[in-house]
Amino acid sequence: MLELVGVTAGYGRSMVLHDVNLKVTTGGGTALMGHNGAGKTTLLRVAVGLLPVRSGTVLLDGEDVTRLRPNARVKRGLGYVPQGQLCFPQMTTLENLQLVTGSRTEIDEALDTFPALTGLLSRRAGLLSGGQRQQLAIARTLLTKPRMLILDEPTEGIQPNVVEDIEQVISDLTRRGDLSVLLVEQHVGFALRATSDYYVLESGRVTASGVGGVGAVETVRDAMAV
Ligand SMILES: Nc1ncnc2c1ncn2[C@@H]1O[C@H](COP(=O)(O)OP(=O)(O)OP(=O)(O)O)[C@@H](O)[C@H]1O
Repeated sequence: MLELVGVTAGYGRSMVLHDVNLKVTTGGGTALMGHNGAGKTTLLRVAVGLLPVRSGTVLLDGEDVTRLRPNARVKRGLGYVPQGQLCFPQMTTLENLQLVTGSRTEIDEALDTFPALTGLLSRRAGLLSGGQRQQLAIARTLLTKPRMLILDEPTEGIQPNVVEDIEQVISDLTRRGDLSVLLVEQHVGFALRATSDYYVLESGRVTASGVGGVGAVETVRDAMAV
């Protein structure tokens, strides 16, 4: 479980997040939505430990991790997939996965969730499509066995015809009982289908939150239109 309590944070003297409260529990997944520049990535950077808070607290499974570095948070079960389908382009798909574990059994287990990658293990990651690279980035993070997974706009820059593959992967992940998922996503319909509750962030403040599902699409769109 991840919890932000009264978090204010930003860059230099300019604060981007203002007194943000957010809770991500196991089961169902939580979507974080908001316009460009609302502060979503900044919030994730605070959660991961890449950006210090000005005030407030970050809790991971009830433990105060506010002052812990990112690697210490990873050791406590935090997994982060940043924007941009990051991987090592000169290395093969398999080599990218082997950066996390040498166990072929673990890699094969992880690939169960990503059938699109199984036939591409010897292909250089730089030659994969954006959608395949995104799946590789998620698979690699899952190999660290996180209990809390944070995904920053996983469908951004993905060709529309393969967005569905990514959506399927994420929907499967949010339905796993052993994983909490925080999903930052611009596609409101998909984000609400894939998760069970949501937050809307505007100008660094939570302006709406609640139980998600497709029934919440209009509420979220209204909240984002303000
Ligand atoms: N490294 C930085 N230094 C200074 N300001 C920054 C930095 N990164 C982001 N910002 C500013 O913080 C604000 C929030 O940016 P952030 O990237 O968190 O928003 P976002 O909701 O993730 O937007 P997007 O959907 O475009 O990724 C913006 O005004 C942005 O210009």
